[in-house]
Amino acid sequence: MRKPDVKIVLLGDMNVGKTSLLHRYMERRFQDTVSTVGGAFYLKQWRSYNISIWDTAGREQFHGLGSMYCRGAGAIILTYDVSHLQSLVELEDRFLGLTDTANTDCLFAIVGNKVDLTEDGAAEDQEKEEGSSGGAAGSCVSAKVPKQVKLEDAVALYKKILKYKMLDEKDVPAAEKMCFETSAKTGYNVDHLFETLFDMVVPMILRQRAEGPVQTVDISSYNKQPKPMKSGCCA
Ligand SMILES: Nc1nc2c(ncn2[C@@H]2O[C@H](COP(=O)(O)OP(=O)(O)OP(=O)(O)O)[C@@H](O)[C@H]2O)c(=O)[nH]1
Ligand SMILES: [Mg+2]
Repeated sequence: MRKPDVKIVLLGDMNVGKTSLLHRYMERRFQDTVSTVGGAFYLKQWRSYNISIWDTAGREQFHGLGSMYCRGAGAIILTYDVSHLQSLVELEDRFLGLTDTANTDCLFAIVGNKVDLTEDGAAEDQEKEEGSSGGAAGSCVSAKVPKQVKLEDAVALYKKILKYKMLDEKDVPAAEKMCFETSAKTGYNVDHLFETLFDMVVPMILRQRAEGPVQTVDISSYNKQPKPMKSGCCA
């Protein structure tokens, strides 16, 4: 298996559409999903780099696994559902703490999915181009609901994350650049989300390569045997 150069992790409450976003991006379609158990990952080749993208389970019972999945992550996609305010609240209350195991220079993106459900209508146009595969995606026209989370709320959360991580706004990408609204159903903004992040992690990969591999002791190259002591006494 190819060795990943960097790891990106999707986090967020159950049902917000993490698995659907990954399917949409990797398989170019929207299909029925089952609630994720544990986690799963995809390997994406981006230019000459290998990027692993980890999908995690949002269900409470798998919460303990979250920090393990975040270990060494170069970017984390915190996902909520724009039609469900509590899913944004959960990001701060339940998921942010899991990111402590990520790299110190880890990037954070905040993604409001399911914009196609809201009265906003921004996600309509791409549906026909990208196509849906039936099932839950179906061709039926669903009733629109008011948007419960505005982009400004996501921007405010991004700023809270910077505070939590003790990062200075001028040292990290601007909030407006890191908050996205998407629809896994229509494909709206999905490529833009992933490819923006891929472009941003490339310099990280290059930096890691320049710094070289982590220093470890190679015991196989240490072939000089200690001389046996002549006498049995200790100094
Ligand atoms: N309308 C609409 N429905 C979506 C969208 N994304 C996902 N869904 C639906 O939302 C439900 C949950 O999607 P999943 O992708 O399984 O959600 P998840 O975040 O992976 O959930 P867990 O694996 O339980 O953490 C499914 O019924 C999807 O069909 C979207 O962009 N628009
Ligand atoms: Mg899932």
